[in-house]
Amino acid sequence: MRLKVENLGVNYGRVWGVRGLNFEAKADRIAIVGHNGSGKTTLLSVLSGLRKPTEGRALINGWEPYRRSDRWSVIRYSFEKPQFSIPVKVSDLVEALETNESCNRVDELVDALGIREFLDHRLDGLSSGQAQLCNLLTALACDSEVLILDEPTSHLDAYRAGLIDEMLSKRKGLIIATHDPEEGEAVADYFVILKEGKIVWEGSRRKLFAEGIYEVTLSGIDETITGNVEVLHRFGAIVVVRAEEEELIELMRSGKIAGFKRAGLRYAYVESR
Ligand SMILES: Nc1ncnc2c1ncn2[C@@H]1O[C@H](COP(=O)(O)OP(=O)(O)OP(=O)(O)O)[C@@H](O)[C@H]1O
Repeated sequence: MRLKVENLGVNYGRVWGVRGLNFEAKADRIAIVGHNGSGKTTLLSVLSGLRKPTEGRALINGWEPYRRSDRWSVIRYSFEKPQFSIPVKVSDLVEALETNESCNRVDELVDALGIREFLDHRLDGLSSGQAQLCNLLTALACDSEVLILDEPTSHLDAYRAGLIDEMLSKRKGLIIATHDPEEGEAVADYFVILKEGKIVWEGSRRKLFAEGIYEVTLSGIDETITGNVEVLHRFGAIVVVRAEEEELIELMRSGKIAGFKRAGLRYAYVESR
């Protein structure tokens, strides 16, 4: 997928949701990451064709989605707060998908996502997580050249969120917005970090993990890191550090730290705060 964003701006009256966005990415899966209110949903609403930019333009595979009347045959999107107001059962939705020619593996996904447990429930009475699973069932089962998902796993438990991320990591033409660094890293091969409607970092997976920065998990919550290690940020037992790998291996051998990995989005995110 080729995504090109040129001087893109969207305003809501006096407030700009995003402004002056420029980037070009060629990737199968792009993650738009950012703090609350940074403009992720605004950008996705343009990319899904729901909103025209106030200025500039966005092109997916060479076309502007908001100018294309047949975009629904190409783009499938799902927003964070799925709301089903129709009084039909989950089983009716499943049946409709099973008879739709562009959808497949519906039965298999109903089992994998745990939807079979609430097939008899009405769509307008589902919990947030159940509604999100139904939304994801449609997104995952049915073909589309481009799939746009806004915070796809925000209401799901860790196991189901992991299952979804595993499926998404095999998908092509995916654009996902998330504020979860773990999810972004699990799924995407290109990252755009937004802050207050502007891009503060963008680049490939390779670039993201290139810095000599690590995320360390302490063995105990009261543990402190000693030695030749510079602590950059601390989040409870997770600490972002600059260090030589050998030094961290030593700390692991001594039992002070439980493990470490190259820091990616968490570091880029914190640096852009
Ligand atoms: N309909 C609207 N009317 C006025 N301002 C809006 C509207 N929608 C978004 N905004 C503003 O635009 C900015 C970007 O909002 P947006 O929803 O795109 O952020 P986000 O990154 O998706 O946030 P979150 O992670 O909290 O969902 C925010 O300052 C928000 O208050």
